[in-house]
Amino acid sequence: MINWFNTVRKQTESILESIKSQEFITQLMDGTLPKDVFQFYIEQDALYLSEYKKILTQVGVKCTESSETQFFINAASGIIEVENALHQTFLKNHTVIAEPSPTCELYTSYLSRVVCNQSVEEGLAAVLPCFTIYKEIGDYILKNQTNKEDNPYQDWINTYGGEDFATSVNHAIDITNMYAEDANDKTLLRMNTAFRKASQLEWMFWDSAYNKEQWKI
Ligand SMILES: Cc1ncc(CO)c(N)n1
Repeated sequence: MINWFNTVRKQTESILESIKSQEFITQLMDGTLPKDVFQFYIEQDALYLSEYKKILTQVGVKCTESSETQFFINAASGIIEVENALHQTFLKNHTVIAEPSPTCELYTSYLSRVVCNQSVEEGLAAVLPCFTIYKEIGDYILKNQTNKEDNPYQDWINTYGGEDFATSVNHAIDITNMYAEDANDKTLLRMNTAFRKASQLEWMFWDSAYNKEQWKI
């Protein structure tokens, strides 16, 4: 039995390591991330998540087993709850009127294109890093931070480092591994590419937030 995720996770290890050393993450962890940068991130993430939940629903529709469809629909509903909770904390009454940044647009458009136009296997591989990278980064921060009592971003950290999120991440991995088991070599290569690209886009999303990326014109 192959474990597709373990293999692709090893192949993309260097991207995960680069994310851990991004300034956004090191400053989020020690609580020194400038408020305006975090605000920019949360606004862009709200825009990202409102597209991502539609994308998850669509990947669920493409799955064969109704339990798989149900999982993705539940994950999409979970996002709505997380969004509301985090945004109540960090956005207060401030409504998001921001336009998606170039990277936010690129990431959501990429995912949407793969899920709509390519195979279910590729779609599953493309949406997976959103689960697995946030889980690994959440756990990494929880494990290494020394300021849990007074980090202004602790609610964010706890959301992604917690057990509830872990259960959902493991389920997404299991479903994708199951599809990979029946996939031919060509499909597996396409799955690897989609996973890698979405991982690169995760790196870019944090980088674009740290630099408060604007449209060039
Ligand atoms: C960009 C991005 N990727 C993944 C997650 C986790 O759901 C998130 N909130 N934002």
